[in-house]
Parts: sequence; structure tokens; C-alpha cells
Amino acid sequence: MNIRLYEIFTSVEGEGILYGTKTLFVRLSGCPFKCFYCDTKDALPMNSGNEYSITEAKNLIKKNLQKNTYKVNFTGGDPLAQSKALAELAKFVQNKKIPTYLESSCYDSKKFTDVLPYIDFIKIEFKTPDSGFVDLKHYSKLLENELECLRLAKKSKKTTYIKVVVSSKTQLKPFKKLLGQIFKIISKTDLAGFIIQPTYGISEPSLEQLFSFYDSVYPYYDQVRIVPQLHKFIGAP
Ligand SMILES: Nc1nc2[nH]cc(C(=O)O)c2c(=O)[nH]1
Ligand code: SF4
Ligand SMILES: [Mg+2]
Repeated sequence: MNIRLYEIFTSVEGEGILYGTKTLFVRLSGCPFKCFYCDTKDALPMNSGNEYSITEAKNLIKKNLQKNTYKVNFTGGDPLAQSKALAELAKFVQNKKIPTYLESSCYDSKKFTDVLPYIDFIKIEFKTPDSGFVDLKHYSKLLENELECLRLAKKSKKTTYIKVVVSSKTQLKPFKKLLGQIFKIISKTDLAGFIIQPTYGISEPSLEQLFSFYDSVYPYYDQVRIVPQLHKFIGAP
């Protein structure tokens, strides 16, 4: 089995509940979507980056692992696009006693099942219909998969949190509908965080808009946070 990697680098975790931690990023090639705000467009084609055998990829991780690395973040693209190969790499990292982290829109619950045993921190990025991710007619299928992954993550009792990217185009009504569906499945105690992430440099939401999203999450989950991408502000990759 081979794997295509777009890049591998150490940086400061710039997103989510573990922002600020020294992290090794393993960016896998390929994603089936094309969100208008995507900041890794070059990694979206399945043939981007370079192909490695699993052994070569493990050696690359070994070579790039710096001391005091808090976790390894498997990102993309969407790392689920190569779920079987990802499982091999995540298992390898766990065996080194370093926590693994999945950064995914969780678009395929079967692929999610391949990697779940080897992931310690799960970030599920829920899409709103206005993210321009893919043809709208596929939205309900995406949502079904995301919700199923949320159920599986809950059952696994692993540290799980939700991220939703919001822009000036994000509509409040579908956002609220999404919240209803999410909190039908989980309760407050199942979640390690709910992050509202504003887009950066493109269709940025106003403070008023950000608070409208915050205010609609708050009744379900009072630990909701608005967290911009830290790395964009400190010039880190
Ligand atoms: N510093 C830094 N933190 C990140 N957290 C998630 C990232 C991603 O691209 O998925 C990312 C990234 O690209 N850089
Ligand atoms: S799902 Fe993520 S990687 Fe894929 S296009 Fe959207 S933002 Fe980019
Ligand atoms: Mg990024």
C-alpha cells in the first residue's frame, strides 16, 4: 500500500481546542470538495504531492518528529480520502506514545471507521450548505455521514470536538438547523469543544455575525468559542 503526502512540517497548532501546541502536521493529498475558503487548494487533487510506500512515510515522520511534540495532526486535503494508509501511519505514531489527531470533514463514515481506533483527538468539521464545498444536491449525504461519524466518535469516548467555519455568506437559518441535528445526537458532556472559526482573508464575517452564531450555539453548549486561525497571525505555516 502507498500513500500520497502533500507536505510534512512542524508548526504551532493554529486551530481548535489545542491551539498553541507544538505539532507535527502530516498533510495528505486529496479531498473530494472545493470549499470556497479552502486554504490548501494545492493539496486537493488526489495526484498532488508525492507518493511514498508506508515504510517510507513512517521514516519521513520519524525524521521530522521534533522533541516535545504534543501531537501529530493528520490533515489534508481530507485525510479520510486515504483512510487505510492513514490508519497505518496513525498506528505507527500511537506506538511511539504520541497522540494522534484527525482533521476532517468526516464525509464518509466507513472510512472514518478505518481510522477511529488509531486516533486520539477527533475534530469533525461540519459544513454549512453555503461553504461551496460541492454541488448542493450532495449536502444531505455529506451531513448524514458527518452525523454518523459524530455518533461513532461519541460511542468511542474519544476526545471529540466540532468546528464550523463561518464567513459573511454563512446563513443563520441552516446553521441553526445543523445545531438541532448535532445536539439531537450528543449532549454537552460528550463534546470537548465547539469552535466557530471565521474565514480569513476571504468573505470575513462581521463581529455581529460571529455573535449570532455564538448565541445560537450557547444554549446547547456554553463552552462555545470563536477562534481564528492563530498561524495566519504569527506567520507560521
Ligand atoms: N499551524 C497550523 N495549524 C493548523 N491546524 C490545522 C491546519 C490544517 O491545515 O488543517 C493547520 C495548518 O495548516 N497550520
Ligand atoms: S473539505 Fe477542507 S480541504 Fe477539502 S476543500 Fe473544504 S476546506 Fe479544503
Ligand atoms: Mg491549513
